[in-house]
Amino acid sequence: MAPVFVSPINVGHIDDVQELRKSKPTAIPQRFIRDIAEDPSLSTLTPPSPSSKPSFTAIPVVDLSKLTQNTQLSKLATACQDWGFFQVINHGIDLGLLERLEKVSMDFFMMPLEEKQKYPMAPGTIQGYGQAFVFSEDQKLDWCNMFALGVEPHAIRNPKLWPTKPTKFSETVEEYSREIRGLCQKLLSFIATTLGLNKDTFEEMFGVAVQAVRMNYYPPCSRPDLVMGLSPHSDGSALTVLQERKGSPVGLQILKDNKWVPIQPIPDALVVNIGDTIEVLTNGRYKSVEHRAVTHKDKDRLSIATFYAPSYEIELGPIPELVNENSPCRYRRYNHGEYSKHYVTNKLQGKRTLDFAKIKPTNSS
Ligand SMILES: COC(=O)C(/C=C/C1=C(C)CCCC1(C)C)=C/O[C@H]1C=C(C)C(=O)O1
Ligand SMILES: O=C(O)CCC(=O)C(=O)O
Ligand SMILES: [Fe+2]
Repeated sequence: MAPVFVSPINVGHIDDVQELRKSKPTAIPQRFIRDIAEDPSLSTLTPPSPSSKPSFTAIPVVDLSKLTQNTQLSKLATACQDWGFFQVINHGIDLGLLERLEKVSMDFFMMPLEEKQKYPMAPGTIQGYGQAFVFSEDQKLDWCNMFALGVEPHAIRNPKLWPTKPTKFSETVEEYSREIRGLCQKLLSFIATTLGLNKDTFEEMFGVAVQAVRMNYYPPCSRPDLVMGLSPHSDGSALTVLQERKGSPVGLQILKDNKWVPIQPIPDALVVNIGDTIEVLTNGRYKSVEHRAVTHKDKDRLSIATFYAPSYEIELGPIPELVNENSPCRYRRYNHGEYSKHYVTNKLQGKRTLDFAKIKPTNSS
């Protein structure tokens, strides 16, 4: 008899949100409905403006073409220290390529379900098409379809998950990933400079960096106030680069001063955020910031996240130059492969995943 694959975990039935929307349900299924305390509509830092148009907070904008100038470098330092998020303009990546990636991604999500299910995300894994970070039957679901691929090094790829349709999908992802890798390397060298470190510090430490891409497709939802597009989390990466499809509604929110703040993307810019790995390496000077995505009543939204992280082989902890009397060591040393395993085997839960590395303060300190 052919072996039957039995998943070790039971995640229950996961509705595909695009199909759910097509079936025009009279009510949102319970598994998507969040606690009142998590109400996605409770979000703005600033009170609604008199015109009742939503007001957006502008995260810092960094001009990559001017990052050799001190004023831009100090802007980058402030962005990393006070926000954990910034938008990069003049990033040097061909806008035609960004547009082509948006097109193949949308074409992918618009294919019939049977075609997308040729690349399934197995329960408890995070590559392929489906919902990542679901580990139990009673876990709430996000109003999002995802397609994720490990890109570099090739050892993390699952070739069976690289789609043959839409044509050009895989080659466009390859071309895009090469460009984004270069951008991450440049940004990390400037970030090292803002910390008074040698510009090659991160590059030399990371070995062959791990890189993954995830496309997040959020269909419209008749009750955006009840559901979550993507649960609150910080990224486990060193840096994440987020591309938002042109014309998409605002969906990304970051937790700033304990309030959810919506982020308005600048056309053609890329949103960059500090991941848990940089938080640890900088001993908490540059922190990963909790963020989430909300949905829109009438409009769909596509975002494409690239996660850039050290090799699974490396051991890491706070960089000695960033530990001193005023900034005592806050994180232990660990192997990044172990952190990755911990990250991908736990549900998204704000910044809780980073407890893995935190040194608990003792009563006397
Ligand atoms: C919300 O964050 C993520 O989904 C995520 C996942 C990345 C990955 C894949 C989609 C495919 C396989 C590799 C990898 C785990 C990188 C974030 O990436 C971070 C999390 C860790 C840990 C990391 O190294 O990058
Ligand atoms: O869709 C978004 O804006 C957020 C995506 C994100 O945070 C992620 O993929 O990790
Ligand atoms: Fe994220």
